[in-house]
Amino acid sequence: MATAASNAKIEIRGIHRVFPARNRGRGDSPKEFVALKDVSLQVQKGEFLAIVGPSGCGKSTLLDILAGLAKPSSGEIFIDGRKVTGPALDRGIVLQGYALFPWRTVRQNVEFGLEIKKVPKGERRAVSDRFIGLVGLEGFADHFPHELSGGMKQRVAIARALAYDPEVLLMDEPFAAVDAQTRETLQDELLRIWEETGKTIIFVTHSIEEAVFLADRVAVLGTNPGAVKEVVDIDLPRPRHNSDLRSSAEFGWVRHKVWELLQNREAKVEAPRRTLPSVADAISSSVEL
Ligand SMILES: Nc1ncnc2c1ncn2[C@@H]1O[C@H](COP(=O)(O)OP(=O)(O)OP(=O)(O)O)[C@@H](O)[C@H]1O
Repeated sequence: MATAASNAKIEIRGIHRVFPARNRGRGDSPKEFVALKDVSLQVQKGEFLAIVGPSGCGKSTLLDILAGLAKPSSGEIFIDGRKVTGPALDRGIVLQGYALFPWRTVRQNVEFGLEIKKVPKGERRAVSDRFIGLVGLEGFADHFPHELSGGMKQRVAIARALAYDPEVLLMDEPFAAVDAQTRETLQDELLRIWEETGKTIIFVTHSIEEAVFLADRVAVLGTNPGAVKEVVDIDLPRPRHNSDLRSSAEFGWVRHKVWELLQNREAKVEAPRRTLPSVADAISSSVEL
């Protein structure tokens, strides 16, 4: 039986994912489309890894495989040395578009995983109170999803994923559908929760700024086939939430470096800290992919 090669919390080893090509059999067109090619990454316990890359480079496919919702064509993933073979409660998943149960209240949504784990009712209530509070939704426990704003629904999804205490959180563009101000608030809250709970987080985003603000490391994926181009260490100070880090020159440089990698330019690893990027480049690097 395959075993993990490291003691990383998450070990992604040589993941390939191919899909049948749509135009299969016509002329010389290839029969297969390679969505992910030889993707290997290790994530340490308590680490925050962000994944960025152009549309179609396989970010969601990789997250689905990590979640156990899809299988790789080859390669393996280990969590705590155990091979991932399907979905499990050791991983909390926050996907795009909320995916709350519309017939359940906020509290019932948050308690869902606890019900599956057969946690007694009184205990469930205490846990849901804690996480509803943690995401700032006190007073909304008995509301249904249709009575909430997009940002509030997203907070419920985060509380639901956290409530059953998974050690790993997998988040796919969780803040994509909210306005810019709410997004910054949710980023701050996620960092606060992460520091409080010590989870290991893999976070997919189109926003370079979001990735740099949140993560310890940013994995930059290239496309066609989807593969890891480089993993960038984000050596910016913490705690970052409720700070003015986003407007610092240091932050601008790191963001610019990731942007250059995505533009297929060689990253300036030793960027001079006191010189700012050109206005055009700085604006480009803040744009979503
Ligand atoms: N079930 C499928 N069948 C065929 N092709 C698929 C399937 N799922 C994904 N793909 C293809 O695999 C590639 C990667 O898709 P994926 O959704 O993982 O990309 P992504 O990086 O998450 O994109 P985006 O940033 O736009 O969400 C795309 O070219 C997509 O068309």
